[in-house]
Amino acid sequence: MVAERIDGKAFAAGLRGQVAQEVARLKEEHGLTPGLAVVLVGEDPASQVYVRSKEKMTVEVGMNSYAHRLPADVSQGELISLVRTLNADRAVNGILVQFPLPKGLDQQQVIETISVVKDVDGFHPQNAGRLVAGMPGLVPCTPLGCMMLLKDRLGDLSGLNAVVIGRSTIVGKPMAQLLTNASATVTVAHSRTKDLPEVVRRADIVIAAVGRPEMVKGDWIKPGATVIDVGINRIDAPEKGEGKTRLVGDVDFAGASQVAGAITPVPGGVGPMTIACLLANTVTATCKANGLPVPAVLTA
Ligand SMILES: Nc1nc(=O)c2c([nH]1)NC[C@@H]1CN(c3ccc(C(=O)N[C@@H](CCC(=O)O)C(=O)O)cc3)C=[N+]21
Repeated sequence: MVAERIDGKAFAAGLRGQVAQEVARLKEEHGLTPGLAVVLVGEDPASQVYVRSKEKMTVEVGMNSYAHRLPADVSQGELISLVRTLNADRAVNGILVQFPLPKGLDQQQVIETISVVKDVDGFHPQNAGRLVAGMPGLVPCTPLGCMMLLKDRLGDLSGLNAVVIGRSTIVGKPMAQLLTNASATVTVAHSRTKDLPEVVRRADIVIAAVGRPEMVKGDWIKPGATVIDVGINRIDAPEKGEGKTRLVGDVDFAGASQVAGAITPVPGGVGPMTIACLLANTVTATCKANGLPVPAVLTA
């Protein structure tokens, strides 16, 4: 059996199209233009690429993009003060501070300073708590994107066995929560899990979010399972020439493709969904801020 390749890039393009429609409708019917502020501290080259891509897509769907660049040696106080200014700015509906922050800056304090209703990353503890409590809130972009791909392929997830490998606050934990809320039977595995291959073999749904290149092997996968690879790891690729690199996920794609029913590639899988969901969350935040219903296509 050769797995179906889940085209996250195409799905994300479709979602951005729906976001663009909602943005146009907000403009026409309510005179609102959603605004997303993106804050980049320092000059990490990978972060610069991601942030530019976010800003470009923000404008493409018809929203306002507010770019803020701060030097790596900015003080915690200045960064917090920028976040407070954005919290108070009525044109700004969503705030994203790109992580990781340069050494010496306190990421957690930044997260807690962002207004809960503008927290389009869904990282604020109050949004995390809302997800657990089953209350409406902003859901972290990567798990939201994974959920959309799963529901598109599988429909109802109730009763399915899901394994989430990784327990981070930005992916693993919210992912497990979303799956639980969708009535899947969820196991959260991590670096201390005993006999991980056996645990993964029971899963109809595998979410790999550990950050270890190609760690999940083909013979761990239950035949026909749906595999969502969240990992984005840059590894050396001497076969492409000296000093060249390539992106791989946390799953051995070639091996898993022989067994799984469907699998997301890296690149072109979850990554593009993360950015599309950031835009979707910005529309969600705009609707909520104005007492308007949140369009169902933007949620999971
Ligand atoms: N506050 C904050 N929010 C984030 O959501 C956030 C962040 N900080 N810091 C960094 C990570 C990483 N991240 C990615 C988004 C899209 C791709 C993506 O589109 N990747 C492409 C390939 C990109 C390439 O070729 O390098 C793909 O997988 O197809 C990757 C990574 C968001 N992050």
